[in-house]
Amino acid sequence: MQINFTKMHGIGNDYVYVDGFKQTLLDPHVFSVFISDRHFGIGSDGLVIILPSEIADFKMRMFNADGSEGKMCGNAARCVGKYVYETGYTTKKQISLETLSGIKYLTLTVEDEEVTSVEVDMGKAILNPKEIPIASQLNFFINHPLEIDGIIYGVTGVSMGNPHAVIFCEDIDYLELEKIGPKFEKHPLFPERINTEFVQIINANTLKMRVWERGSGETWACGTGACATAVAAIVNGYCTQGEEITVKLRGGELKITYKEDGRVLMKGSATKVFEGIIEY
Ligand SMILES: N[C@@H](CCC[C@H](N)C(=O)O)C(=O)O
Repeated sequence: MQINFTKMHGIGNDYVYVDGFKQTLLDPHVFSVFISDRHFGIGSDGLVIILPSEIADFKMRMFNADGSEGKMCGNAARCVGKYVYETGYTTKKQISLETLSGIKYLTLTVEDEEVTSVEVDMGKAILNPKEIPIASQLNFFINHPLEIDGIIYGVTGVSMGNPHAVIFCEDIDYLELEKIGPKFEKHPLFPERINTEFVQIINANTLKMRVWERGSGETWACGTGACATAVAAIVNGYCTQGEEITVKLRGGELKITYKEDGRVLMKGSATKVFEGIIEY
């Protein structure tokens, strides 16, 4: 069987996009593992399928590189906005997108018919451990100590539709994420595993972040992770709610605003790399 695909990335967080209007993938979990392999597949952080929706303009399903399905992906949401506009599926610059964590609203910036950036209304951040989920009876999980390999980390739990553990560190460049990331991801405190962000404060409006993603390992960016990071920085008193925060990731920058009403806005680029056909 031949599958047509488009390779896209949001500041280096790269996925293989399959147009679900034209093709049906019977086993997307298995297909995601196959195409994500950087030696034997296409090479990506996972798979995104763009689909029709009965309750929004479009629907997105996303799968991590290990085949697990993610409920939300910020970088993929921006790329889907670019894809549906530039393929002519819509002429709208405000698009609703169904995800497993609810409907998200995209606003496209278009120059010469090319989508140059996308703002996503990511909905409300969730700080209640039970909803994240974190196995804790606390009402909030803010800078809570967690020992991994003899080191105490201060963990702030945030859900952006998917679970995040945010940790503020002095210097993130030296961290060996491939060693410590899996220990957070699989810790019994996090019954659905967790995405972990390691964050350095640059100043009150700028944060630097690396991420170990549940199901994909270290990626060059994570949109939901950048949103969770901005929220965590605010609840820990490093930044101010309502102000725009620049989150610098390995693959580029995102602009995040945690609004007074609890919604989080994320703005950044979306890039198409190439199209192809793969035998499967
Ligand atoms: N890279 C994504 C998040 C992808 C899903 C995540 N690994 C999960 O399983 O929750 C983003 O840009 O938000």
